[in-house]
Amino acid sequence: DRAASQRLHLSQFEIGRPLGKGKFGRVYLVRHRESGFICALKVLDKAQIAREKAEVHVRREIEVHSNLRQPGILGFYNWFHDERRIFLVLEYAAGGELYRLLRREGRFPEKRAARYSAQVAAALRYLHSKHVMHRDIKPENILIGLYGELKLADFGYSVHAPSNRRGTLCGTLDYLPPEMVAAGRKKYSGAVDQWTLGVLTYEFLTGEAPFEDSPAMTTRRIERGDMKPLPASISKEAKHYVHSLLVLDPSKRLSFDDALAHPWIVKHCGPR
Ligand SMILES: CS(=O)(=O)NCc1cccc(-c2cn3c(Cl)cnc3c(Nc3ccc(N4CCOCC4)cc3)n2)c1
Repeated sequence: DRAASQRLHLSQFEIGRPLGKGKFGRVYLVRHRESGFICALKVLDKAQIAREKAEVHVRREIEVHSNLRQPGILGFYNWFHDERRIFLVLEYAAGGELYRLLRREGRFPEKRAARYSAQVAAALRYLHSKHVMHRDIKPENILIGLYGELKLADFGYSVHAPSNRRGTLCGTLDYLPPEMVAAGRKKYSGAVDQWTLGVLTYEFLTGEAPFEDSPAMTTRRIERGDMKPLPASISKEAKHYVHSLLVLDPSKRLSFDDALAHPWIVKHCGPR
C-alpha cells in the first residue's frame, strides 16, 4: 500500500551479493536493517524501461504480482522507487534456479519430476483462478525455495542471468503451443499453460524439450504435436500424463484439476 511504500527507502537495506542481472536491472540478496528480514531486491532502471517503452508493462506486472499469494509463486512483499530506479522487494529463493539444477542433474527421477509438475500445476491453477495466465513458464523462470519447493518467479519484468542461459533471450520456441506458433498472433487461452506444463514435465523427465530441433523444424514438430519419444525407461503413467497435456486441440488438454488427480501425480504426491 502507499503508506508502506512511502516508508521504504533503499537506505533501509543492507545490500548483499548480486543474484542475477538482465534487461531492466539486477537482483540482489539484501537484509532489511530494522527487521533483519532477508529478501531479494530487484532493481529496475527507469531509463532502461523508458527506452524499451515498457512502463505500462512493468506497472501492470507489479499490479498483478503484488496481488498474488500462493506457495508456488515467488512472494512479492513491497515496492518503492527513487528518481532513477524502481525497487521490488521479493521473497529470496534460497535454492537458486531450477534451470541450473536441471542442467547439473541432467534430468530428474520420476518422483521429483511429479512433485515439481504438481507444484507448477497448483500455482498455474491459482493464477487462472485470478485470471492471470501465460507466465512464460520455463525452467529459466522458476526458482527453488528454501525447502526445495518451486517458485514461479517471472512476471514479465524478468531479469536474466548472464548469458549462461539457453537462447531464451531471443525467446525459445520450445515452450509455445501449436495455436501460438501457427497463428503467429499471440492468442492466449488458459489451455496454453496446460501445454507448457506438459513441455516442462517432459523436460524434467528427459533433460530436453519435447520438440527441440532446428528453429524451422521445431515449429513444424510443434504444429504436428510430433514430440521426440519419451525413453522406454519412463513409466507408462508418466507417458500418459505428458501425452494428456501435449494435445494439439487446446480443449482436449488435461485441466489442472485433472492433472493433480492423475494416477502418476497421486502415486508420487499422494491425494491433494
Ligand atoms: C548466475 S547466478 O545463478 O548467480 N544468478 C542467476 C540468477 C539470475 C536472475 C535471477 C536470480 C535470482 C533471483 N531471485 C529472486 Cl527474485 C529471489 N531469489 C532469487 C535468486 N536466488 C538464488 C539463490 C541461490 C543461488 N545460488 C546458490 C549457490 O550456488 C550459486 C547460485 C542463486 C540464486 N536468484 C538468479
